[in-house]
Amino acid sequence: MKRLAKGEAEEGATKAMDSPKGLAQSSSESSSQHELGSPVMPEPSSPFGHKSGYRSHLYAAKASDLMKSNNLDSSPTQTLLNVANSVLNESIERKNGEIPQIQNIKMVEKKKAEEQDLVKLTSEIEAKNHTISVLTKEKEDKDHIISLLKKEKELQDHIISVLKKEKEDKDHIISVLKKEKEDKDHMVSIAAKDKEEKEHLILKLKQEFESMKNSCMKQCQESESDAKETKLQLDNRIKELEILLADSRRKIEELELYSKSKSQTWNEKESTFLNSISFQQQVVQDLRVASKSIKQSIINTQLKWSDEVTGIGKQLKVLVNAAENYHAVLAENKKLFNEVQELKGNIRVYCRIRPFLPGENLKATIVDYIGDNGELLVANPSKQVKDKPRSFKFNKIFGPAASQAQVYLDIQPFIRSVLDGFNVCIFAYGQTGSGKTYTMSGPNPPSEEEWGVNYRALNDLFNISQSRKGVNLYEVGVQMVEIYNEQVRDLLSNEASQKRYPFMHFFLFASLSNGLAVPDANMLPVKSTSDVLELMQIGFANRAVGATALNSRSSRSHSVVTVHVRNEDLKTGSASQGSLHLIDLAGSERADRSEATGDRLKEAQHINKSLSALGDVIFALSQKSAHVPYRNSKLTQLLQRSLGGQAKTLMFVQVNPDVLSFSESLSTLKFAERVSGVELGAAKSSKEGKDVSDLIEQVASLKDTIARKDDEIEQLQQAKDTGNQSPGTSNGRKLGSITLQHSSSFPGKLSSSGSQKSLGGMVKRASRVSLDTDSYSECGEGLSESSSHNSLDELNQQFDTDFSGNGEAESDEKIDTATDKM
Ligand SMILES: Nc1ncnc2c1ncn2[C@@H]1O[C@H](COP(=O)(O)OP(=O)(O)OP(=O)(O)O)[C@@H](O)[C@H]1O
Repeated sequence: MKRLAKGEAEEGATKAMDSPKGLAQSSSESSSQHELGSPVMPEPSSPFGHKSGYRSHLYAAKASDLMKSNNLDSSPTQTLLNVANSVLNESIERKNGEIPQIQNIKMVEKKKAEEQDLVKLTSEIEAKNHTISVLTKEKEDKDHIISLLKKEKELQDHIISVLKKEKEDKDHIISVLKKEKEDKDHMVSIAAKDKEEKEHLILKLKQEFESMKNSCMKQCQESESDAKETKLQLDNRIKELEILLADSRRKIEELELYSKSKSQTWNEKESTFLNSISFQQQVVQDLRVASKSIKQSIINTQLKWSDEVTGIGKQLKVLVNAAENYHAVLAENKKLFNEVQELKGNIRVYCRIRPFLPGENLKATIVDYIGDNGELLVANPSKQVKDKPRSFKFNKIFGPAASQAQVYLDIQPFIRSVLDGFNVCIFAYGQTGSGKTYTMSGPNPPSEEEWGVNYRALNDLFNISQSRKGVNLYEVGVQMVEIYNEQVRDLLSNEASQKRYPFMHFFLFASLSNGLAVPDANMLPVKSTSDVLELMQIGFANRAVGATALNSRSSRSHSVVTVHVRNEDLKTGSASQGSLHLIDLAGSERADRSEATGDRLKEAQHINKSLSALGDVIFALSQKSAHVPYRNSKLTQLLQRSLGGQAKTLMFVQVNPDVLSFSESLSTLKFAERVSGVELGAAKSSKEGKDVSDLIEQVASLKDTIARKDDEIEQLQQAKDTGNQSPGTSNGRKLGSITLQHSSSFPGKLSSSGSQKSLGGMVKRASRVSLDTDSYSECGEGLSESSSHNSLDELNQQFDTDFSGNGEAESDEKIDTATDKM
């Protein structure tokens, strides 16, 4: 072994010397030996370096040491290789330096021997390598076994943990079982206790049972004795009952006998009943026959009656036809009557009864009856002994329920005749608060539904003029004046109306201004209903209004809205002019009832005076007097054309139905009755041919000028008599007082050719209006206290002096008497 190791080392060293590959191999082996943990040896440097000699010596020494120690088997491969190398190097060095050329053959042989040693060494090394690889594999196997063991250990750990858990579960189950056992023990103890109690109870029950048994026995004995007693009693009772049974059997026999006799009687009665039923059936049959005959006779009678009814129906139809004819005839009569009136020129009187206002006594109405044909019955309901109702007849009566539209419908033809050149005058007359303003204008401000005659009339005129646009040319102008304290005032003279209607427009209507009743008042053109509404609002705002005890917003003046319509026929060139006066008179009132004092009293006196003058004129007209006193008041002067001319005049007589106003209402109605009798003569249209109207226009213009001159002279005369005129105001407003046109100068016809002349006249008039401004209060000064009481009553009294009385009572009735005699 020693030798083999020595030989191998030598062989290895030789091999390494022969082939560098062998060296490399041995170096790689040495590195692998490093890895196996062999002692690290200093790596030899190149065998040809300067240190190599020294190292060769070292290795040779080491190799000899190794060989000497005979420990080659246990030396590592690297060491062996190193040793071999060193030996080789040493031998080479030796050979290079010391051995001469001659000894080369020996050296080669030696070298061969060394190579063989090296081969041996190499095979040893391979064998060692093989051993190492086997060992490595073994080690891997061991590692694998170790890992398997580890796994097994883990498995065992897991099994141990599972077993531990199982053990815990078992412990838990054991504890639960223990608890259960405890519980059971407890239950057993309870059951034992219960058992004891029950045993005790059973004992007790047994005792009770014993006692019960004893008592039952006792009771049984008692019951037996009772039963015996009862049995005895029952036996006795049975005996008694048997006796009773025998008795009842006997009685049954008796009853049977009795019932037999009774049934015999019933049978007899039944036969009698059946007899009577058959008799009654007979009677019923007789009755049926009789009813049939009665029915027949009824049917006959019905037929007869229906024949009679149809006969009556026919007669009724005839009557209805007759009635219809009668109504037609009546309407025809009415129409004829109207025509006659138109021909005669009677003033039409329409009576309107105001509805009760809130706060008035609804039951105490003075109106007894309103007929279809204008009949009206009034009576005083407050009198103890009722008078015979006083009857009146007018052209038309509008009851309290009549609407504004219904009222207008009846006067529409009247108003439309203005477009054909007629002059129409509509005035409302009546006591304060009787509804004059409501009828003429409506409430303030009015809704379209409540429009009074003024608005509806103008609206209607516009509508018609629009519909006749291509055929006729219409110009419409409006004047609004009021007569306040006997002064005529222009209601459209203030700034607002002037601004809205500049003077230039006014010239277009110059042709209308001739022959005006109030030529000084502004006449403003209107082209639409909205113009009219605006103007009216201005006018009404300027009107004198004040509160009295009888009406919270009483008109203190007579208002006159005049609508002038000039119509030119576009085909023929003929022209006509119509005018419509819409007059809302101030309310007639008794000074005592209105409780007026101071200014109000003065206003009332003037109102009553002018109404009295109106009465005078009506009276004169009804009497067909030669002289009619138009000039007694501004009102009559203004109405002169309508009352005395060829105008169509209509008066609304307004009545307050309240019993408190009975006397005033009665005198109003009497006055209206008189008015309805006034004949004015047939109304005439102003329609004329063009030439004629031109001439008439010129004449009218001249007459107008003369009349104005007369007026001026008269005014100057008056001014001279009364001294300087003093300015006055009313309700804090300043309005122009203006003069009225004398009636004689009114021509009633105009033509456009006259416009140039009248233009100058108008400008003059306009300046005169400004001169006379604020002079309206003069009239009041001339009135004496006595003359200021010249109310409607006094007017009636005046009539009374001319006509004999009819025996009515004093005071209130005095008025009635006077009016009756008018
Ligand atoms: N037909 C009517 N329907 C409803 N209310 C009416 C009617 N007539 C009058 N009235 C109401 O009665 C009140 C008095 O009416 P209005 O002022 O018209 O009387 P008047 O006769 O003009 O009075 P005055 O002469 O004092 O001015 C008003 O409140 C008015 O609205």
